Amino acid sequence: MPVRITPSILNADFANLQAEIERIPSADLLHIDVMDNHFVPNLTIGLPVVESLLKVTDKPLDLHLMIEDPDRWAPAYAEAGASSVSFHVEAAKAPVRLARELRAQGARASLGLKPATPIEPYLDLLGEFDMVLIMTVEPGFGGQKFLDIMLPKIRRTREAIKTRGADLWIQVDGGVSESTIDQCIEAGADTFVAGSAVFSADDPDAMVRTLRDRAVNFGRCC
Ligand SMILES: O=C(CO)[C@H](O)[C@H](O)COP(=O)(O)O
Repeated sequence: MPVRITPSILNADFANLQAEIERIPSADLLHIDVMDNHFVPNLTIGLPVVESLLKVTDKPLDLHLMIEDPDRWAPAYAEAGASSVSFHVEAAKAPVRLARELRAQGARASLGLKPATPIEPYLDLLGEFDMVLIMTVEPGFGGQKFLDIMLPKIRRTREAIKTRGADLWIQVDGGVSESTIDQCIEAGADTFVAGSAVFSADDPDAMVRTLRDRAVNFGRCC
């Protein structure tokens, strides 16, 4: 199973984002956390910064919208050139319509779930999406402890994808590090967001490679 490491810039130096991104050439995608201080109790960046980032990197941008009213705002990120757009099912009014709109714009559509939100009500909608983002911390802040009680949800999502013969990535977001990535891949995740683990490392790019090697090797052996 191919694995992808998507460093979150939430823990990067926001005054020097271009330089921060250039420190992680091994990243598969760049994970951009958009927070509106309504859906989550934190405020980060929005469309103008994303548009600026798109001008200074060739890496695919993996947008994670932790905002109210994604039905209104998500298409603007796809239009700007985001490679994937995750929106939260807890906030979307018409998730299927929005996923179709994002796909029609050429972006991968991704369904985000907070820790307390079960996957079961959405299993029949999986064909409308390219990725499921399973939060393994309460959304809002980097540097939190990985919630291992989310592992069964990852497992059930992988089983449902297999049963349906669907082709979706499963992204885990929150507390992913050298000590938690094995559990995530064992449960069936293939796409890993890592913020503080990468940006607090002395060598962020080496950490990206370490995380990928761990995931690849664990996937091979176990
Ligand atoms: O979505 C997020 C928080 O809401 C972040 O992407 C996530 O927490 C990454 O940071 P860390 O790896 O430090 O947990």
